Amino acid sequence: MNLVVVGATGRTGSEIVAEASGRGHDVVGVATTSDTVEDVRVYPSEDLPELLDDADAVVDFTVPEATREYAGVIAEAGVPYVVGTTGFGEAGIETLRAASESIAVLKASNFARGVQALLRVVEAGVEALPDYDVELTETHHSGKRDAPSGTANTILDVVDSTREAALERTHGREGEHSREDSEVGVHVRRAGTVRGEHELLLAGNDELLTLTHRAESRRVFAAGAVDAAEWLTGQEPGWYGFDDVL
Ligand SMILES: NC(=O)C1=CN([C@@H]2O[C@H](COP(=O)(O)OP(=O)(O)OC[C@H]3O[C@@H](n4cnc5c(N)ncnc54)[C@H](OP(=O)(O)O)[C@@H]3O)[C@@H](O)[C@H]2O)C=CC1
Ligand SMILES: O=C(O)C1=N[C@H](C(=O)O)C[C@H](O)C1
Repeated sequence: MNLVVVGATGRTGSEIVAEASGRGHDVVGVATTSDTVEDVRVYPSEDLPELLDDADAVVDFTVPEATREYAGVIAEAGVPYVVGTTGFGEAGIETLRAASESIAVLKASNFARGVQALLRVVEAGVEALPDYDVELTETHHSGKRDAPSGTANTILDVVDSTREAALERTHGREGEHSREDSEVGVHVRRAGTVRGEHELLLAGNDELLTLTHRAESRRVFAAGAVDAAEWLTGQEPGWYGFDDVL
């Protein structure tokens, strides 16, 4: 497969370049400026339209502004598009949804297989404990831009859809702030080089249940993203998630 990795010089993109090259794919990278990663050539972003001529899939781990900028040109070129970037507002999601009318778009906030399993366990736990308090804590490296993480928002969406009523997301607490039954506390930590930890706490009836996923290296995201790209090349235009691949 000819694969274009946008964000190839980044923390995660560089792991994706290594993973895809290791599997024997022909990889080119794109970043804001030209570079080399793992002996793979990285082109400046203005070269993207030309690189798409020969591409079988694009994998994007950048920033929401870049994804929004490139989605149109990737859709025009008709190339399947795997999006790992997080932190989109509504307009960003709309741009990707529009692209999915003409190409296959697979967007996931977390390409670790364990997180897909966690989402199923969260659904089961919240369903089994309908009156318990719910609090979410996520921890990431100090370089992360968006908060809460994309995965945290996905977990909270699963909690909301399982409870059939959206809980009010309370971001940290300060001063006089007693807990309401209608809220879910969301706690964000940024420190060091933490690859990504998510913990959902369910508490009530004199007991605690904690559901935790911990990524130990970025290789887990890279493997999932390349699995997704390999799977997406055979798909019809539309909107897909990582659970479709597994
Ligand atoms: N879904 C998942 O499983 C995961 C998602 N992520 C998400 O991936 C994203 C990237 O994270 P991370 O790797 O830590 O970020 P980094 O800051 O390490 O890397 C960002 C990359 O994007 C490139 N980039 C930035 N702006 C542009 C642009 N306008 N055009 C082209 N390239 C651009 C940078 O290139 P340059 O340096 O040249 O500017 C760099 O290569 C985040 O949104 C993060 O949340 C991260 C891990 C797992
Ligand atoms: O920025 C990161 O590093 C990560 N971002 C994703 C997110 O926002 O959920 C996935 C993973 O936790 C690592």
